[in-house]
Amino acid sequence: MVRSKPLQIGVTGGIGSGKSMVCQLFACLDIPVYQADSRAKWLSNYHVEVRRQIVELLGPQAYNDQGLYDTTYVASQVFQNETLLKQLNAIIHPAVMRDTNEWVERNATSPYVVKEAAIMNAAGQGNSLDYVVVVDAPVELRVQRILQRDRRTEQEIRAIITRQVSDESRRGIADFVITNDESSRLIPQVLDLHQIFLGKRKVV
Ligand SMILES: CC(C)(COP(=O)(O)OP(=O)(O)OC[C@H]1O[C@@H](n2cnc3c(N)ncnc32)[C@H](O)[C@@H]1O)[C@@H](O)C(=O)NCCC(=O)NCCS
Ligand SMILES: Nc1ncnc2c1ncn2[C@@H]1O[C@H](COP(=O)(O)OP(=O)(O)OP(=O)(O)O)[C@@H](O)[C@H]1O
Repeated sequence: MVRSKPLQIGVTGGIGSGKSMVCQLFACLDIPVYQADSRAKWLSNYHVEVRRQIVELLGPQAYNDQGLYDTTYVASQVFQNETLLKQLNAIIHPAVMRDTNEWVERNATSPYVVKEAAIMNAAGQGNSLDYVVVVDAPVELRVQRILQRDRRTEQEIRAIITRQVSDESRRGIADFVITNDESSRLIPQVLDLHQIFLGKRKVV
């Protein structure tokens, strides 16, 4: 049976690069967007096995008095410690991958779907992505954006940047790059990619 499947596009970028903003633009074009960061938090709260393993790794303090995932506490632990972050990733990522696959199935009629995530491999390398879009912005601008958006100190922001892959390696996995430096216009770049992805709809 010939069945159409949506093309799967990954959108990634460093902290403050603007990947959520880019994804909001795709969403405005009626494209379903999977936000891995927020789904990962949902799974940390409600996926029993994920939750059990997080408590085993980080202790009961990983959940607050209301029983909810304490992101401030967990961030204070893992963004200072490469090993702990890798162990947390190893717990959460397989669950996110399964959740992503189910979500793609539920959106099978869309011409393409977008997955936004902080961590990503090149398309087809351990994932079912067809293309990867990297959102790029100068690091100092990203720090300023996050200082304005979040209640994080500059030191905390730089610790996160240190834990993330370098901008150079991230560009190395890009099939397309969006420059979000506030000099290059953002919307036309997204509209161009939208046309490209509509033209690449796949049949499997
Ligand atoms: C560590 C946690 C609790 C911090 O939550 P908090 O709300 O304070 O920060 P937020 O999620 O906005 O992350 C801050 C920045 O770090 C990035 N980030 C999040 N997780 C990771 C990670 N594992 N590796 C590198 N960068 C990450 C985010 O994209 C963002 O740029 C949370 O990010 C988490 O549980 N991360 C592990 C899950 C994960 O890997 N998510 C990424 C995609 S699956
Ligand atoms: N082109 C832009 N012009 C003005 N503000 C921008 C632009 N792009 C992003 N921002 C702002 O910068 C901040 C970071 O953007 P956004 O949340 O999209 O980044 P992100 O890559 O998803 O960050 P994180 O990895 O932390 O989730 C937000 O407050 C957003 O409104």
